[in-house]
Amino acid sequence: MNITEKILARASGKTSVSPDDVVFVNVDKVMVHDVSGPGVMAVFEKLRKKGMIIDKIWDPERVWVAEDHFVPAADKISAQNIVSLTNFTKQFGIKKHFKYGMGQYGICHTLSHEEAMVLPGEVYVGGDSHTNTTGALGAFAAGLGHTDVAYVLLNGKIWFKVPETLFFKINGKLPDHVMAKDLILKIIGDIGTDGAAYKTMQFGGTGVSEMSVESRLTLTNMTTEAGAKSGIVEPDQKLRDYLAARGVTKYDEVHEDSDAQYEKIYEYEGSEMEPIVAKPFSPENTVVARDLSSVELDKAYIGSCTGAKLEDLQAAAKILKGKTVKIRTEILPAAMSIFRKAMDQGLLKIFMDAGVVVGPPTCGACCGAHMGVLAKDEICISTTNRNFPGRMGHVESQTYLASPLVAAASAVTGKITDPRDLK
Ligand SMILES: CC(C)[C@H](C(=O)O)[C@@H](O)C(=O)O
Ligand code: SF4
Repeated sequence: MNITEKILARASGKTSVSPDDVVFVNVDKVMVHDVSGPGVMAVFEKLRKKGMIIDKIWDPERVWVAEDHFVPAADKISAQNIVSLTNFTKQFGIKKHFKYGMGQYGICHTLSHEEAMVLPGEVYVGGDSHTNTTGALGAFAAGLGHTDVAYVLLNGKIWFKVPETLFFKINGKLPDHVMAKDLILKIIGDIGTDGAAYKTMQFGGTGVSEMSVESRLTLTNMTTEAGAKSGIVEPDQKLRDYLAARGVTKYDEVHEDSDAQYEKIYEYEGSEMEPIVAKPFSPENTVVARDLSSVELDKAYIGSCTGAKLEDLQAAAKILKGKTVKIRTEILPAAMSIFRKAMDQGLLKIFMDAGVVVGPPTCGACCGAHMGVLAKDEICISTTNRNFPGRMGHVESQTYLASPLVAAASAVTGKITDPRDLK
């Protein structure tokens, strides 16, 4: 069995499972946020109207809540949603509620690794499509809809069809001007946005073992954009060190068998990778950044669960040091812990000296919610993960997806720029 099959077998109490088997698994952790939380509450209300008594959930210790999409409250509705969410966690005794404006809050998928909310070998589900991100910690991590999350909250279990696994073998280290973002955009460009529909995308090879945990998280985050059920990387010493730095050393790692099977193996030569950009209006619409050097921009956005981890900010700072941005540029660290490290490392000063606006951790403009959404015809380069029509604002705005290096270099020139071409 491969790692995904082994985790699902263990969680369903079976000695072995195969792709397409339907298993009923015990869930280890569940997450809801300020959009999916109210959605799940609405499901509970519906069930109550049908006469069901819901006065407790399965295990409040295994549930955690993040306020991230509409914080700081964007309008009256989102302000009310935060209040409802707080009542919800109080009612059910959920203690791990990361509140905006209090302590280590941040984007849910960033908290999952920064605060070590999920551990290797676990089955983790969340009310958000990018829950896949956390598979980089060697867990089975998948997003669910409101009804399924409600079911898990009440029963602690859920069914899955065991996915087929596509294995992406990366040979050799990525060059300095290339980031994990370029690699995953290249992969999505190759297989398409339905290329991994209901499958697991597993990443391995020397290119991945050489990669930081944060880079691996960028790969798994965007498996959602290829339609994948989950994304995963096998645990190794780098992951153990990452978790130990967060005070966690006890967990039950799962490793695959030496004769693990995959539906298909794709190979990429890491050293041959180039900066890649996805043009509007799909993450699969990829070209090399240099082919877009005539595209004039209105805005650069460095934020989101995909593109505002510490190393993303460090990459942006490497480019922006001593430079001035030519277009509106925002940098929103993905969590408070990262914001603090960026401050301690002097990155915020570099950004502000370059004329960048630094904002609080939030999903913000990534999903067109607030905090700098785009006007009609505006063109943005963004480190986020989606660029569908209207994703970051007006339905006739345009988003180009790129790595933090490309986004920062483009902020300096005002045009899409390969970091190698920045003078
Ligand atoms: C709002 C939320 C449910 C949504 C998701 O599920 O992914 C958002 O995070 C996104 O990235 O589009
Ligand atoms: S940052 Fe963007 S992609 Fe990530 S959870 Fe928030 S809205 Fe979704």
